[in-house]
Amino acid sequence: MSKSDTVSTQSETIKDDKKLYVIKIGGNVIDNSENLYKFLKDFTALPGYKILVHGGGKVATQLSETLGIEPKLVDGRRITDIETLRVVTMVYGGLINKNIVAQLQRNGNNAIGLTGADGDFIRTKKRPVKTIDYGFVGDIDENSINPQSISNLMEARFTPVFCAITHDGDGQLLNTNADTIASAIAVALAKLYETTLIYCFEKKGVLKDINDEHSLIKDIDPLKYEDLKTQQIIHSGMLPKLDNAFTAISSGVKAVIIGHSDDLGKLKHNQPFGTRLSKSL
Ligand SMILES: Nc1ncnc2c1ncn2[C@@H]1O[C@H](COP(=O)(O)OP(=O)(O)O)[C@@H](O)[C@H]1O
Ligand SMILES: CC(=O)N[C@@H](CCC(=O)OP(=O)(O)O)C(=O)O
Repeated sequence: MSKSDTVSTQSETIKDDKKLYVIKIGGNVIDNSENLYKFLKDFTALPGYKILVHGGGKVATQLSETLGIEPKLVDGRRITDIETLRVVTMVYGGLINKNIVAQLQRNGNNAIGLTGADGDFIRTKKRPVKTIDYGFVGDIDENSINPQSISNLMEARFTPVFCAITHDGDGQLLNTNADTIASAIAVALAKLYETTLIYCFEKKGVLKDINDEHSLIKDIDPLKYEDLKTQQIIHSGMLPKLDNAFTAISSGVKAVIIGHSDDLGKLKHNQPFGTRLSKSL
């Protein structure tokens, strides 16, 4: 396709030179400074528009324990009482976000660190209490993200770095899973950019045997996903990650990859890595 060609999705028209990478970095990479700095260098070297999303669940759990606040997680989601909300705001919005931004600035990448409250970029709704009260946890819906405002920031040559803190528009900060934020940002921005979503973590991708890095599953479609779940090859944190990934691929995002943070550099050289999702094989 030539530079002037366009592809149409939904009601918008996307120029093919508007490629965007939305990249989420996992908690175990954030916790390892060597891996994190390598990843941030490779992230800086990637051409095109980029958005980085991070959580830092592992660091939040460690700090909670140090402060004598018992961490509670249900199906990978943190029960966020008022004390825990203070911890995650400090850890995600402060310590981790500002450290990542400073490293990116050192690399020559003009990063700007954000919670969802900054610029009203991500507005969520406090999760209703059903069988479990998750506390100050915010759920994203189809109106949570305004793609144009995030686009304006990128067109001004800033690289947005979002942490896992959002707000309800009524003065309340909320804790939102970072995998879900990455997927929702990718879906919203797919209206304006040809968008690829990449989940980087500490393994080669989705593995047949979690202890064998050579057992990479290169492609997964919804049918194979069901099969892998039944066989319990996929479990714990990988389940919500894949659910978010499939939501993205079926909502206008061009490609979704789940892979090792050390392999991000391969993207620049068009070398395949990790597990690639498809709507159907
Ligand atoms: N089949 C699988 N392949 C790879 N990882 C898996 C698999 N099944 C479960 N996992 C687990 O999922 C985890 C990734 O999910 P999570 O911890 O939520 O990611 P992140 O670090 O990005 O926040 C891995 O560390 C691994 O323990
Ligand atoms: C509501 C909820 O569970 N929020 C997550 C946000 C951080 C996150 O997603 O961090 P990782 O990417 O490191 O897992 C939490 O506090 O653990």
